[in-house]
Amino acid sequence: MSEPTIIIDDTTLRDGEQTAGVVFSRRDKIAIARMLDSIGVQELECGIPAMGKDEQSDVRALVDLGLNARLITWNRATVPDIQASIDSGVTAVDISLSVSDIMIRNKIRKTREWVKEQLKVALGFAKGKGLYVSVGGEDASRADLPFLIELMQITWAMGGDRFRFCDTLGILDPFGTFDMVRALRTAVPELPLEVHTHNDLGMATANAIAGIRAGAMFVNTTVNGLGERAGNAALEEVIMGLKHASGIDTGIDTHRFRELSLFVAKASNRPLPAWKAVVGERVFAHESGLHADGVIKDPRNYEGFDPAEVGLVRQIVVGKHSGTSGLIERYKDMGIAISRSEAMHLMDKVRKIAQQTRRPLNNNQLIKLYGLKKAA
Ligand SMILES: CC(=O)SCCNC(=O)CCNC(=O)[C@H](O)C(C)(C)COP(=O)(O)OP(=O)(O)OC[C@H]1O[C@@H](n2cnc3c(N)ncnc32)[C@H](O)[C@@H]1OP(=O)(O)O
Ligand SMILES: O=C(O)CCC(=O)C(=O)O
Repeated sequence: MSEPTIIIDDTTLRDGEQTAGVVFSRRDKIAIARMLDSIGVQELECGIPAMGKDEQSDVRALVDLGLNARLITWNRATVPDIQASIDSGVTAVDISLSVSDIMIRNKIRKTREWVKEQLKVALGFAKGKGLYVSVGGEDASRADLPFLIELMQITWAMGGDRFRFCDTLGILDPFGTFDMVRALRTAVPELPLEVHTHNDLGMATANAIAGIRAGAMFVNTTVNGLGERAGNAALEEVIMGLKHASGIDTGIDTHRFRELSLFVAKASNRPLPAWKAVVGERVFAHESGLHADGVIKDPRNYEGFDPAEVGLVRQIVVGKHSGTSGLIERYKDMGIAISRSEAMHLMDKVRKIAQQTRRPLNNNQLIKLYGLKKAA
């Protein structure tokens, strides 16, 4: 496992709150920020002071917590936006510019020249105020590569601290992400890169990891993958993916992931699907006979990592697809010892009940079944 070299910039409180309809209370923002800080997330993108006084007070309240994590805010490339961030007490800002021709033409209705000049104005102002600056390339994944390189060179020359490569619409795959990030990294190796990915095609986590493998040092995440439209790369997936698929240890304490996910699910009013990767209630539930048998013999047969690593517990579910090993184990958990032949006799009834109810069997049903069997 490698030394931690990756910085997690979690944007639950910015892009996460941009999920249509989601609003965090100040109390929830504080609790989320504290939890993220306590598990070792190094940076929190925590709001947009340009939105007005309430947002500024929220950001100020987060600053006043004195967390270890660096707090950074999102800003358009304008002096008033950056001034609002300064007034909120942060010392780090993301300065965002639309960088694809489609957005330059059709959204901000300007030109590439304007983008370069506005970058200089905003970055010059921010650096003059002593701020740490990430320059955000909105829609970078659809932008012209030489133009992105030019923007990165300006950023570096003017003392910008990093460049954020955004797959704003989530249109890349991991191979495309790797190629673009690698090309930027090679062209301007002195300027650290940040990757910001979206999940429109279900590839946000994979793309975030691809960006890191290509040389990005910073990665954006949100708890539960909240965020615009289909969301962002999920914190818990990126961390566990890096650890178990890529052999990269971020140093984040993962044991509170389930607790954190449940908290954010409640605060955002976006319930967590039972099958949600890494933190869903049922992602360590085993029903199928051969799987239950395998996992009882050695959990490593059917679990890529220990559920305790993310604050979950293994469950043996008895249902339509069960076999005798799983059934025996469930009874054992309830303090009832049954033999293999007893289990075989019960299996037919188990399948019938599961088929009729279209659900797994609960403890009461299993106890009743056992009682009937004893009485027979
Ligand atoms: C990809 C992302 O997620 S970027 C983050 C986006 N987040 C948000 O929009 C959430 C918070 N936003 C807000 O509260 C508001 O939109 C504000 C305060 C930022 C701006 O509000 P308003 O002034 O009312 O403008 P509105 O919301 O209509 O935004 C459009 C304006 O922003 C401009 N704009 C958009 N992006 C940028 C940018 N990166 N730099 C400078 N100007 C920009 C547009 O060109 C447009 O200006 P125009 O009216 O002169 O054409
Ligand atoms: O920082 C930026 O430029 C925009 C970040 C963002 O939320 C996005 O592009 O999806």
